[in-house]
Order: sequence, then C-alpha cells, then structure tokens
Amino acid sequence: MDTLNLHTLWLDAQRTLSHTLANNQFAQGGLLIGLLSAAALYARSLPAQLWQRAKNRLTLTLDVQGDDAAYPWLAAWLAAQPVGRHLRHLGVVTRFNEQMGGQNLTLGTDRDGDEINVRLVPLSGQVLLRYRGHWLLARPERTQKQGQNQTFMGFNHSITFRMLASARPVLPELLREAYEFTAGRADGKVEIYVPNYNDWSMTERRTARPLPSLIYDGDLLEGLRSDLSGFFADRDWYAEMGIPYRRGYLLHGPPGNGKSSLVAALAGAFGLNVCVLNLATPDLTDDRLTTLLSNLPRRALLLLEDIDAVFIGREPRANTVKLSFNGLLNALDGVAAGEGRITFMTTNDLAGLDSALIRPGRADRHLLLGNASQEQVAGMLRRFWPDWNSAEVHLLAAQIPSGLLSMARLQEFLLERRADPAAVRRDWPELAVTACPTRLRLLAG
Ligand SMILES: Nc1ncnc2c1ncn2[C@@H]1O[C@H](COP(=O)(O)OP(=O)(O)OP(=O)(O)O)[C@@H](O)[C@H]1O
Repeated sequence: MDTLNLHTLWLDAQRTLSHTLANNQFAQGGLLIGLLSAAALYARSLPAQLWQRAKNRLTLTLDVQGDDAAYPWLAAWLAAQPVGRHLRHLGVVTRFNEQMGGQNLTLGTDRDGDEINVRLVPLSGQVLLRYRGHWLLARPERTQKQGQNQTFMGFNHSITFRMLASARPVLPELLREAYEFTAGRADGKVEIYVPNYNDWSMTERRTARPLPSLIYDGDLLEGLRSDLSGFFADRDWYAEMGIPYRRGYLLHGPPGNGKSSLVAALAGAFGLNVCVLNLATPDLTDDRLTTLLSNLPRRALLLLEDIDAVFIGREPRANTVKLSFNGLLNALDGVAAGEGRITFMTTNDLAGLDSALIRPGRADRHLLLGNASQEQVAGMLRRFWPDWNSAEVHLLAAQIPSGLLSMARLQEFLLERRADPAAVRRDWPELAVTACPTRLRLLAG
C-alpha cells in the first residue's frame, strides 16, 4: 500500500469518527467514560507514584547480604543496640577461645579447656534506632534458599537499613563501628572456609600459627615467603605483561610433614584466610567447582587438598566422581577463577598426577616436604628444649636416619614426653627403630 492510500484511509477514519461522535449519544458517552476512567486511574495512581518518587529521592537503603563479610559485624552490632532487645527471632554464633566483643557471653570451658563464647544475632524482625542523629529502620531477614525442584538448600540472611538520604554520610561510620565492635577487626586470626553448596562457609577462626614454629630443610620457608611477597608486590607487572595474576604451589610428600600446617601459617603471616576444598567432596560437579572458585572470599588462599584422591592420571578413581578432569582444569584456568588467586595443592602421590594439572601456570612451584631430615629433627628438639646442649641435640639427631620419620610422628613422640625430658633420652633408640626398623635391626644383629 502506498503513502497516498494510507493518508486517504486515515482521513476517512477521522471523518467517520467525528460523524459518529456528533450523531451518536452512545459513542459520546463511551468516549467520556473512557476519558474519565483514564483520569481517575491516573489520579488514583498519583499518590502512590508521588510517594514512590518521594521515597526514592528522600530515602536510602543499605542492603547487606549474609555472604558478605560485613554481615556478621552488623548483625552482632544490631543485636547489641538497646532496641536490639525488641528483635525476637535470634540465632547463636559460637566461638572457642575467642572473645567476640560486644555482648559476648562466656558459658564456661569445655573438656579441652577451651573457653566457650556465644553471641546472639538477630535473624528477622524490624527495629527503629537512632544513630548519630539519624533514624535508621533496621530489618534483619532470613529466607529459604531453594534449589531445583524446590529442594531446601539452606538459608539466605540479610540486613536492610532504611533511612533518610541525609543519613548517607554516617554509613561509613556505622560500618566501621560495627567492624570494630566485633572480632572482625584484624586480630591475626585465620578464617577457615569450606564449601557450602555453591558458596563458602566459615567453619572456624584460628589463631595463626607462627611460621618459625614450622621446621623445614634449608631455606624452603624463607623462599616461599619471599615468593609470595614478590607476587603481592608485582600486581602491576603482571597486568603490564598480560599474564593472569595468579600463583599456584604444589606441596607434595608423605603424610604428616607439614603441608596443611604450612598453608595455614602462611595465611596467618600474610593476613589471609584459607578456603579448603577436597576434590573428593560428594556432588562436586564441574559447574559447582567453577562457581565455587568464582565465589572465593576476598583475601583467601585456595587449598586443594589431596588432589590425587579423585583422579588416576585423567581418569576418575570411582564412578561416583561427578567432576571431570577437564572440568577441573577449566575451573582452575577460567575467567571466573578470579584474579589474584593463590592456590596451594597438596598430594602424597606426585607420581599419580597428570602433568597437565601441575604444569606452570597452575602450579608454578613444586615443593617437596619430605620426612624429617636430621636438620629438622634437631630443629624440633630445640623447639621443645631450647636450652639443651647443642652437641647432645646433634648426637640425638644423628641417630635418626634422614627421610624416614614423619615430623608428625616425631612431634607426637616429644609431646608424650614433654614433662619428662629424661624419657626422651631413654626412649630415643626406640624412636630410631620405628624410623628404620630393618636397617637398625640389621646393625644390631
Ligand atoms: N615441618 C614441620 N615442622 C613442625 N611441625 C610439623 C612439621 N610437619 C608436620 N608437623 C606437625 O605434624 C602435624 C601434622 O602436620 P600436617 O597436617 O600439616 O601434615 P600434612 O603434610 O598436611 O599431612 P597430610 O598429608 O596427612 O594431610 C602438625 O600438628 C604439625 O604441627
């Protein structure tokens, strides 16, 4: 249809409409009612719109989700405010040997002598409180997380603060106050996280073990510490070179020689937390691993424990394993894997690993943490009894063949006799025999 025809049609329609309206009462009434209804509808929605607009312009909402680090600080702070008493739906946070600040209740000590501290946190409700001259409406909320087919997947927590826009300048102060109020302040603790569905949950806050309390051969510890310091200092260099800003370490060696302890101690030394993931976790799929790696909490090391537990080479060890080898590599390399990530992988079985998993870029440095050398045995004795004569320490260490006794076994032996150093000297040959039964029996024979 051409433009001329369209125009003629439009003129015809206009003419028909005005003729109908001029001569037909029903049509006139219909139009009038239509116009009045539209006006009424507009008038009715006007206050709501105005109210909404005014609300948007004049008020401000601060929404803090439960998986954000600030949530526990704000929850504890809110519970401790005088009006917090009016919140009737509460939960409990428990810590051992750790004062949490604020309204912290010490229940006593458990069988291990650890102090049990609890604190109440609000889960839902609504309170109005005054903060630095401003009114805040605080609403903690707890809703159910649902997976596919409405399956229950835990709870989402959040706190919403609603206030007049003029209160905005006090928000940083509010956050700082809540942070300082709780144990969230930098107190040298290492937070340990484990997977919780697609996210991470903190399971404990540990006092960081001092790095010098770990004894390794040569300059392993110092080398690792300076490698990490270099990594933190070189962020811009990585960006200029276009190299993904990540660092991976593989710690391998027989059980009980300080692989996990080393990661926790390094985390403490660098003010980091640790996310521990065992690849043998049931129901760990490629997608879930990718999501977990993209959701790592800030300033957290990723510790992939016993990476040999799931695959032999590239093949799953059992048909219950849902993770694929390629899925693992993709998750480690993917964009979602996060910039600035530091990964530690541990294994007792280096030979069983596929080289692709531990190539540079995924594991940049491979460190063997072997059974105790004589230098380490001497170091451990000195830690237990710093004033022992150095000649005697060396004599004792020389009786333990290098590379046969785990540091954990040595520590256990010394711990059992810590109140009785004479028993250490007396039982030392027995320890030497457990370290190398065949060789020593042959010598004795
Ligand atoms: N090099 C070390 N220096 C001091 N203590 C050590 C050392 N290695 C191990 N230990 C002690 O042995 C215990 C076990 O160590 P850890 O769990 O770190 O070993 P691991 O190599 O991670 O063992 P696994 O392979 O079984 O997980 C810890 O309590 C730690 O104190």
